[in-house]
Amino acid sequence: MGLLQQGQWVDQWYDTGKSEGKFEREAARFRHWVTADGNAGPAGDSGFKAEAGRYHLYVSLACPWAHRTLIFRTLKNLESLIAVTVVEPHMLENGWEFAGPGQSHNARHIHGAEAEPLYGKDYLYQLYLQAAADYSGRVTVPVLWDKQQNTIVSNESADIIRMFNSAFNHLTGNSQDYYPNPLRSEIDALNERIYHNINNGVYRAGFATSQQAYEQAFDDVFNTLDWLEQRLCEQRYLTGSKLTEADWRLFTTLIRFDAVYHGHFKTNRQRLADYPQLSAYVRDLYQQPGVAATVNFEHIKQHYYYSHGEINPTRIVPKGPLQDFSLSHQRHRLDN
Ligand SMILES: N[C@@H](CCC(=O)N[C@@H](CS)C(=O)NCC(=O)O)C(=O)O
Repeated sequence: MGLLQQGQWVDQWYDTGKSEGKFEREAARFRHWVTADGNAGPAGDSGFKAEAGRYHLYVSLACPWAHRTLIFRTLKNLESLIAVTVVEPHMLENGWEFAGPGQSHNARHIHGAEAEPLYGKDYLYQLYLQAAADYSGRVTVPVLWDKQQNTIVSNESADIIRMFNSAFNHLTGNSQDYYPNPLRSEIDALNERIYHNINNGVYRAGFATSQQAYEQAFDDVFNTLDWLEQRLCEQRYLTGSKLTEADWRLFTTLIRFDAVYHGHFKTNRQRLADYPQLSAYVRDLYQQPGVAATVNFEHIKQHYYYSHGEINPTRIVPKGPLQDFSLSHQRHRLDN
């Protein structure tokens, strides 16, 4: 694992020394927006018009942030408009790698990972350098790439799912809206709380290097799961009867919870399976059309347990847990 410093790749684990053992996630740097007409979006430059075949999405099937973008690509019928490439799950001294001859000797090819189709790159950081030769910062998935300008449109999943939600509607005819105007302030408030305490909360627990930072994150995770469990007793989804962006952002962390975060990141007060509402809710989302195909536990487990040598030096990947997200969820009873 590493990062780019003024265009040079440096193999380096997260530095928590300056923050009392707390893991602090770096903000994404590429923040342009694809819009229907190519005018500038909420951030970045203009010139990124929604067009079939123009953009390419790079993801890891392991990564909860990249997973959001894959789900939106499916929900919004963008598969034929935006092609996708899946990186290898093992993220080692060269960071994210593509399948193929350049793979580092430590990495093992896992079924489903692909070669880089546009330029034949070996590593994701090489694409970052193609976009910005002097780039400094972490090299993360997802990446939305523009084949016309040969650059990164965005490496922020929260922005990419908003683009997918609306920018291509005129091309797909799919106007399903996961961020509808009347619910925006409620969705924003949910996202804020869930990002800090759940999505990034599990990472704050797992990557903490002080007992205090770990315990704070642990409490944030479980206090928030308790609150969500309560909320989901009365209503099918987070804002009520409509599935929104807030649900999908929560889903990608919850689906990984028992397989990875509970053990590897030590968020082990309870399993997700011990929360009746939350576990049925996750099954409900998993069973929405097209979503199950975006979930790959081989990539998820291989990534976390194998890549984080600081946390799991033996790199043994656990065989369990046994779980079946296709079981009945009974949450239709909450529809009104
Ligand atoms: N803010 C980014 C975060 C993405 C992110 O942190 N992805 C992780 C994988 S789960 C990554 O690529 N990490 C590599 C690193 O930190 O070096 C987003 O939501 O798109």
